[in-house]
Amino acid sequence: MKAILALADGKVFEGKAFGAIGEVSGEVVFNTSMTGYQEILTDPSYCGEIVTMTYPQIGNYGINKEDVESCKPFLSGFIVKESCPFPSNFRSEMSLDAYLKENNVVGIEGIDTRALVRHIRTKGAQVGIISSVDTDPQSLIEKAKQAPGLVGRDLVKKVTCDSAYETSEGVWTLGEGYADATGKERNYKVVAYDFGIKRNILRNLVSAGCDVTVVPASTSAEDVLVMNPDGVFLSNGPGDPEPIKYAQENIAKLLGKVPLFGICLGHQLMSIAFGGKTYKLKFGHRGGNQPVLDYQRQQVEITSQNHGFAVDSDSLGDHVEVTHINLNDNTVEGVRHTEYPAFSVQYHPEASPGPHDAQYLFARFIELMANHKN
Ligand SMILES: NC(=O)CC[C@H](N)C(=O)O
Repeated sequence: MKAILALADGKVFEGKAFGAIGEVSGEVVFNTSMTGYQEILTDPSYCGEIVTMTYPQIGNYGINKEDVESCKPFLSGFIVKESCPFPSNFRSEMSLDAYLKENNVVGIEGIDTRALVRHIRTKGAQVGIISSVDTDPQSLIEKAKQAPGLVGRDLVKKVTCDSAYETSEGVWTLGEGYADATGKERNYKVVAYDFGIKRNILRNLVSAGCDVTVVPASTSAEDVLVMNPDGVFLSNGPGDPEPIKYAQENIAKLLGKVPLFGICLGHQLMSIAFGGKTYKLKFGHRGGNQPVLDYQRQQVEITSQNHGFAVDSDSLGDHVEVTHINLNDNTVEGVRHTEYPAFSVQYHPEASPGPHDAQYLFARFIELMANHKN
């Protein structure tokens, strides 16, 4: 069955429908990871985005019940060159196509993804529409022009949890599965703000010795402080950090009272709470091989990333230090407050998918909480 991808600037790609049949719009972005499509599909930070995989064949090792990063896919649509209909892996339970159908994710395959990515790199990420129900290019271009982008929208409210919950699931190991920390002594009480949190962040916190309670994004700073945490974690999440005023205000109130650690959207919100500003990148960083320099250790780490906005280094005041930079484009990858215990990174130390080079950051959070306790 025919499907069309139309971009707001008039560029059109014709391919084949895959996954659910339908019509979806969103900002068209690309991810350069070769594997990890299941984690990418279920990362809530992709809400509002149509993700293109640059690796040419996706779905080779199928889908399993374990490798999900949230309860379901939150992205708007999925684009691949070729989806593999014959997955082969001992953990595979179904094909990618069947999974997308089951979760109502509209996809397109068989387009020249290399040409699409080069177009986005030159022209910038923009709104697009995938349709297998309307195949008139002109009508789709018009609809893409009308569809909303990411800027100025609060997408966090679409993905955050409804009520607080606790978790004791630790990290996964081959042959063992996910560790169960129930009943095990965990010395640090952490409240984690859910702006669209990935499960592997929670698992890393649990395995590092944190007793974690996840709270909805709108939870007030006062309600968090009543829980008497040793530290507060600010999660990743979708879209533009600028309109999420309630979170910025709560973070500003927590600063100095309790150690803070933020990842991705959490990093952007923390930087705004520090008085800084964010801006939209031309086409973002999404993939598993972004080189980052950690000034503190004087080491380069290869990182997993997924973001379309970034913190403006010139906007940060004297009390904020840039701790990490991206070696591809020198953008800010981490900050820390010089007076209060608070730090954050733009990338994903929990990987999932991606390299584990940055796992030391969970230990850094534990150390910060330990120092603050004493
Ligand atoms: N992974 C994330 O938290 C993404 C942060 C933000 N939505 C961005 O695109 O920049």
